[in-house]
Amino acid sequence: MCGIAGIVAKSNVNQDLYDALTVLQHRGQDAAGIVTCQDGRLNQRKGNGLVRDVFHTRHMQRLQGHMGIAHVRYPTAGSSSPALAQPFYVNSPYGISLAHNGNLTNSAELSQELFQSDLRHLNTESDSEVLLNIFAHELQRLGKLVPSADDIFEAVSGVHKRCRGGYAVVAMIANYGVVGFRDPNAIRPLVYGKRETPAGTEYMLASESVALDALGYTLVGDVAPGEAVYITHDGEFHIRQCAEKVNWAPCIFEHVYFARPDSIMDGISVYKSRLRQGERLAEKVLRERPDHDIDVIVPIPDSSRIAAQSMAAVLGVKFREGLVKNRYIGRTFIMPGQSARKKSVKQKLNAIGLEFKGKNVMLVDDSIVRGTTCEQIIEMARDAGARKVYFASAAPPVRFPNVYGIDMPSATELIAHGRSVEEIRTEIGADWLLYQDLDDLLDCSAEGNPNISRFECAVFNGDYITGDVDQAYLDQLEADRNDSNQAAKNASAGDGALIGLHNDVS
Ligand SMILES: O=P(O)(O)OC[C@H]1O[C@H](OP(=O)(O)OP(=O)(O)O)[C@H](O)[C@@H]1O
Ligand SMILES: NC(=O)CC[C@H](N)C(=O)O
Ligand SMILES: [Mg+2]
Repeated sequence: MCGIAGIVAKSNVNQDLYDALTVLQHRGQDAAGIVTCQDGRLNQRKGNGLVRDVFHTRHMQRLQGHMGIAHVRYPTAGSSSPALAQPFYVNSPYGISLAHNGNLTNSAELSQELFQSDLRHLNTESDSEVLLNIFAHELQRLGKLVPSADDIFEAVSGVHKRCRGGYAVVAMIANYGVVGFRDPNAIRPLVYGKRETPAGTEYMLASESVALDALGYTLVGDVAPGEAVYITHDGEFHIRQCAEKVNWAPCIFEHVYFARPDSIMDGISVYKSRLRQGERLAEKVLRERPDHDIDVIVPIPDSSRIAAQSMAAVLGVKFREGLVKNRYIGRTFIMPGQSARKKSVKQKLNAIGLEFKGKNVMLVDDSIVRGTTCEQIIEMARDAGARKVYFASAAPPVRFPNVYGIDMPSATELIAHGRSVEEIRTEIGADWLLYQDLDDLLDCSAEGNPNISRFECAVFNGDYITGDVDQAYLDQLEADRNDSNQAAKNASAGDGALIGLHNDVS
């Protein structure tokens, strides 16, 4: 998952974009980038690392301009090389930079088309660079010296006709404005808001509403599936539906893990979804073991805290923060490579012995994906003297790869793939393993917005909503992006010496 933001304001946007990225940091820890536009010139800074490490004062001072876009990256295509950090830039037509959250499922075919028919050069293996070039080509085809809002929307329609997969995008057209759009299934999130100033109205697009809140923007709404928003550099606001067929089916995993709980996505409060997830888990406990002997419920920080609290409240069982999180360690799941993920669980979490000693402990996590976290935490709970260690997951078993922007490319790396719940329980060493049912999970989110009746949930049921994902695609994805392959790619990507074009590395 990546985080994106775009602002058209009445004064410099550098600090606001930086602040937006820090609020979206949980969506990507690998690389960060900002591009601003000042008098037709684009200023850019991007590189590997956390937001606070990529941008120093000297970079911020150079990022002048009243409009700009920004990105934090969690790779799902190519390597972690700084050359794949976003935003990407292409000079023709007009000078366009683009930041993308999601993953294209037809990126290989599009790369061929771009080379053979559109006569465009791709410099990396990034699907986002493909997306940028498709958008640029569709805009160039119109042959306008000065693009109108109609032209920009027509180019977005062209993108929808050619691209498949998940994409939430912000793009900036030098001199003209910022455009934001979402794929026809609205798999990846994108909201927009505004802020009134004495100089006029300012607009902002972001992956999550929490970024708008932090900057004092008022949430206006979600960009609808297939819809595009275009804000000209002088603050004219345009919005239009650009896809022929749409279906509002956002990714359910945002509500389970990715999004911050204080975000409202597609009209649904992530916080309330997680509260409901905990309630449903409690109901399942009561159905499966009405005479359960749980002494204490302990969340695995951070993402499971809310569900664990409501679960404990419904069960009338003590809720205790028995695991303390090191606040300086980021998210484990989105780290590249299994050895880094494994190491970070122990650096990140430590048990408070007295909450475990002699007790039957129910550990709660939002999800179990590779099993990295739960295996180590169960062991930690036993070492701390727990009598019995039970485990509940607020999401159902993750059995299928994700192809829309979450880096779960390899079925065989998923602990639940091809295993029954009982086999998983044995594998992770729990005395009892409880998974949320998929219908319950979906209800927890649907309750927040009755207009959304479908969610993208292929990781749980293998039903890929774009209809173009077959076994051959999944086999290729697994071959390209399994952990050992990625490690090799990242090793050969270099430490920053191999840098993309247009990158200010000083
Ligand atoms: O089964 P796994 O492969 O370990 O993946 C699942 C775990 O990873 C995530 O935590 P993470 O540390 O990334 O983030 P968090 O602090 O937001 O919980 C998630 O919340 C689970 O704890
Ligand atoms: N997680 C994402 O949204 C990734 C965006 C893009 N596919 C990349 O790898 O950079
Ligand atoms: Mg976690």
